[in-house]
Amino acid sequence: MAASQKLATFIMDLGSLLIKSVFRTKEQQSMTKRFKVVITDLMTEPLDAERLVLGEVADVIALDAKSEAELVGQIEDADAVMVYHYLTFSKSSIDRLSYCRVIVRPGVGYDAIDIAAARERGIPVCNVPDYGSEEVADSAVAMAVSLARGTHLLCNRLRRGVGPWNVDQAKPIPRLRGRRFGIVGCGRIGTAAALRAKAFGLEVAFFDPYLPDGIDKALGIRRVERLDDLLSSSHILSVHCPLTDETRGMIAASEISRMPQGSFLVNTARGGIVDTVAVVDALQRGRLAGAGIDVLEQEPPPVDSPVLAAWRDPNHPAHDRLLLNPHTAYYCEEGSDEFRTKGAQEVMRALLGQPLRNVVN
Ligand SMILES: NC(=O)C1=CN([C@@H]2O[C@H](COP(=O)(O)OP(=O)(O)OC[C@H]3O[C@@H](n4cnc5c(N)ncnc54)[C@H](O)[C@@H]3O)[C@@H](O)[C@H]2O)C=CC1
Ligand SMILES: O=C(O)C(=O)CO
Repeated sequence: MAASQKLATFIMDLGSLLIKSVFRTKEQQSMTKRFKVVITDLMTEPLDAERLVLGEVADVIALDAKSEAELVGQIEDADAVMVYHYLTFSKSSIDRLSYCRVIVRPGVGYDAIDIAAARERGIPVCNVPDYGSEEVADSAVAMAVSLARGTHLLCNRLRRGVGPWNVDQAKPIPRLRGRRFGIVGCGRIGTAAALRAKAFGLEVAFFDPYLPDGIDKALGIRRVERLDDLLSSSHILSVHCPLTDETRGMIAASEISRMPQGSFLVNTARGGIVDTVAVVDALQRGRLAGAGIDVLEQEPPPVDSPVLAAWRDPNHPAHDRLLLNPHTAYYCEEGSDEFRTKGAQEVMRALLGQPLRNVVN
């Protein structure tokens, strides 16, 4: 080949190389840099799920922060942030993110994240809506049945050696079958709870203003148009709506006072929806016969929390009628792996510039 031809080929190759590097896909560009992903809370170190999904392209740092102040200096250069429900992720944290492509909440409820502030900054917030509806429904119905059948109460009574062996005639337990199980918010978890309650022979009704017509018929359950109608007719009320401006404080003293005397209340949704001080008060006065609480307004609760005091003190009138769990209704090993993996996969999509699956803002 003549020298001039060689030179022409060389120039053409160089040109095509230049064009290729300038017009690389976002995906190709992304693969050349190592990203920083910060898990803000809950984890002391990234688990296998995050490492498996993200390890090749990102350094995953787990902070286990107990307050937002601990995030200062740690998140500013993050390419993605994963926020669990133990931490509020407010505008002040969001405004510190300089490069962040996504905020992922590896779970259902994203009430602790200021999604409006993220929207203003153009940062998508994504949740994982589909990892554990059945476990939460299992936990809610298990609490309701345990309270209504007296299992919890009788177990405590026996442990303390109070009352007769066998039935205490002074404290009759009404039949469960045929009683009304009322659901506030009949989405994924509410529906799973409805199916379980039906299997116990309970008559199920729900209040959910946002569901289209026909769900009631498809599930063979009753729809009520007003929360009041559900409150006044439910022997067991189970809360399954998200915490929003509209639902904050939705079940307080006046709502509880409209429930039938001796009914049961279960909350596995969010603490901010139900006023737990009013619940303890209603248990004390016998208005409520039992309450199953998985979530509190503040988690972990302060040491002087009235609900903790009632639950700890065997002499407190509400003690035997209160089932308290540490926000674990969702938990099972498989589900944990699922929300971590799905959360990390959403982060990966953002890092690669691919379409996101569950943007909530
Ligand atoms: N304790 C735990 O471990 C867990 C708690 N949760 C909580 O459960 C909530 C529900 O989860 P999913 O059923 O998966 O959500 P979902 O989005 O499938 O269903 C929520 C339903 O609530 C309804 N809703 C909204 N506002 C309402 C209102 N003002 N009154 C009545 N209904 C209303 C919606 O229309 C929707 O049908 C989550 O937002 C989360 O806070 C979720 C997972 C685990
Ligand atoms: O997924 C949720 O919303 C939970 O509360 C558990 O993290």
